[in-house]
Amino acid sequence: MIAIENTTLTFNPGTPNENRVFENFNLTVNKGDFVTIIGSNGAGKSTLFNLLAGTVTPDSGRIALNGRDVTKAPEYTRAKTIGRIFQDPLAGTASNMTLEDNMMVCLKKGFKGLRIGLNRARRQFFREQLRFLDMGLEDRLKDNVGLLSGGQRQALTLLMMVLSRPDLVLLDEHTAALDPRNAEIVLSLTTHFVKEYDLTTMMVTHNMQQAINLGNRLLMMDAGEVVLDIGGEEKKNLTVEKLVAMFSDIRNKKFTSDEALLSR
Ligand SMILES: Nc1ncnc2c1ncn2[C@@H]1O[C@H](COP(=O)(O)OP(=O)(O)OP(=O)(O)O)[C@@H](O)[C@H]1O
Repeated sequence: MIAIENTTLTFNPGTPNENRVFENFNLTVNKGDFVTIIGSNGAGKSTLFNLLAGTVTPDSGRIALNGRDVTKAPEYTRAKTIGRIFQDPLAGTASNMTLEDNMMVCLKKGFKGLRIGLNRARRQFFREQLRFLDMGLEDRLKDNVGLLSGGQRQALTLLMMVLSRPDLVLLDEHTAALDPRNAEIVLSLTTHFVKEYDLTTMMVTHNMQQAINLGNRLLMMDAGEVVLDIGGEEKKNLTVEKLVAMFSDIRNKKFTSDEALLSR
């Protein structure tokens, strides 16, 4: 379970640019939840992920992953149990390393410190995993990842993240930079892996329909607050129009996320 308790975060404190993004922020995510997150511009979605990943440290409050207090834990220690995928398809893999070496790095992470080597059986395992992506990558184990397309790289990043068996998956608009066909492929792989490996997942998207269709819980954020938290039957019956109207009712203002409104 993920718990963020009474957390406050201020950027540039004590300067003219002081910006309190979160004030006594609380959020609990249950094991196995697939939470989609939408929100207006500057709502704090990426900063929420940065707090969870340890990229930023809160002024006060507590962050716990599976019962462990990680509030002060540095990013590199949390990275062992958190899988994060960014919008940039080049960010999750090393261009100048082969597919098999990239995959090995993540497999080692999944074995949590045990010494394992790259042998015939592992190569066969990688081939089988890659075959599932249905992109012909199973025959390219020795190719440098820099030779792959953006869609192939993002699919590989996703697969590698799964190999590391993370306790928490953070998807930060991970299909936004892909063309529609590749975005669809990567999304469908995402839903497959989340279900197959029961991954606790949080996904930021600007595509409101996507946020409605995927996952078991939807959060809408605005100005550092969760203004809507919808699950179960209510989520199944949502529409983009209903969401936008609910937001306006609660906040007494128009929903402002240019990308979200354009992607309807
Ligand atoms: N490193 C930083 N230093 C100073 N301010 C920051 C930093 N990171 C984020 N902020 C500020 O925190 C607020 C929330 O930003 P954040 O990027 O989390 O929003 P978001 O919901 O992801 O927005 P968008 O949908 O526009 O990407 C904004 O006011 C932003 O300017």
